Amino acid sequence: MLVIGIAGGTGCGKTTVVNQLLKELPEGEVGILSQDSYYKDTSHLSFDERVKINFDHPRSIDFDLIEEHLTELKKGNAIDQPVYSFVKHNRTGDTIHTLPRKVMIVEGILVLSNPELRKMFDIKIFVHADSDERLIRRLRRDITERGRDLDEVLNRYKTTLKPMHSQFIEPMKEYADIIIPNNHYNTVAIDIVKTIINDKL
Ligand SMILES: Nc1ncnc2c1ncn2[C@@H]1O[C@H](COP(=O)(O)OP(=O)(O)O)[C@@H](O)[C@H]1O
Ligand SMILES: O=c1ccn([C@@H]2O[C@H](COP(=O)(O)O)[C@@H](O)[C@H]2O)c(=O)[nH]1
Repeated sequence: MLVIGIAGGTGCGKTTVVNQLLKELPEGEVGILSQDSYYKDTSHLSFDERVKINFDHPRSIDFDLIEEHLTELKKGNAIDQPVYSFVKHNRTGDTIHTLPRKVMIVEGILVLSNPELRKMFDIKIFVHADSDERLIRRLRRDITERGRDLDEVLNRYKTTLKPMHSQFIEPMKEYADIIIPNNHYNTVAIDIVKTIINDKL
């Protein structure tokens, strides 16, 4: 199994890059683990308490469960990936049955920040977009898809997203094998990564 870690700040285009790769690679050969599925269970907290969580700090992620699931997949066993609701800020209780594939992509803002998980990646990719571009994308997406309003996104950006990005995400570029510039749609970079994956299939 080839394991690829894809990190980068919120709104840089990780999900878009992964979807482009999925579209162009042979069906059934590539599987995805999304870091978003592994936000810690917050059922013991009220909604008002959950809103106050710093979701951009590594402690908000259940890295042990990601590693456990990736280890099982590497052994050839299927896993049940939790489904997360950004509207409720909690796991929904549903799961996605995820089968082992020749290529497994692990995608999320902080997937390169955890040393043990990082060691499990054969290829490490960092998707870069400038912070103003990412903020614009995040505003659009969170308002249309995640039920947020302008003030909420801007306030979260200032208090947590920006400082956490500088502390835990941007420095991870140092570990990347490939950095994809993604201020604009980058079909050349997608083609290069696709070729590398196809070579290993
Ligand atoms: N290169 C790009 N140019 C313009 N918009 C983009 C680009 N890549 C992604 N987007 C848009 O930005 C938003 C965030 O992209 P997404 O892939 O969800 O980012 P991430 O998973 O890194 O948070 C989405 O609405 C997506 O359509
Ligand atoms: O309950 C939650 C959990 C996370 N977030 C925000 O999501 C982004 C990470 O997702 P991307 O798709 O990579 O943007 C992170 O910056 C968290 O702030 C949330 O809003 N609510």
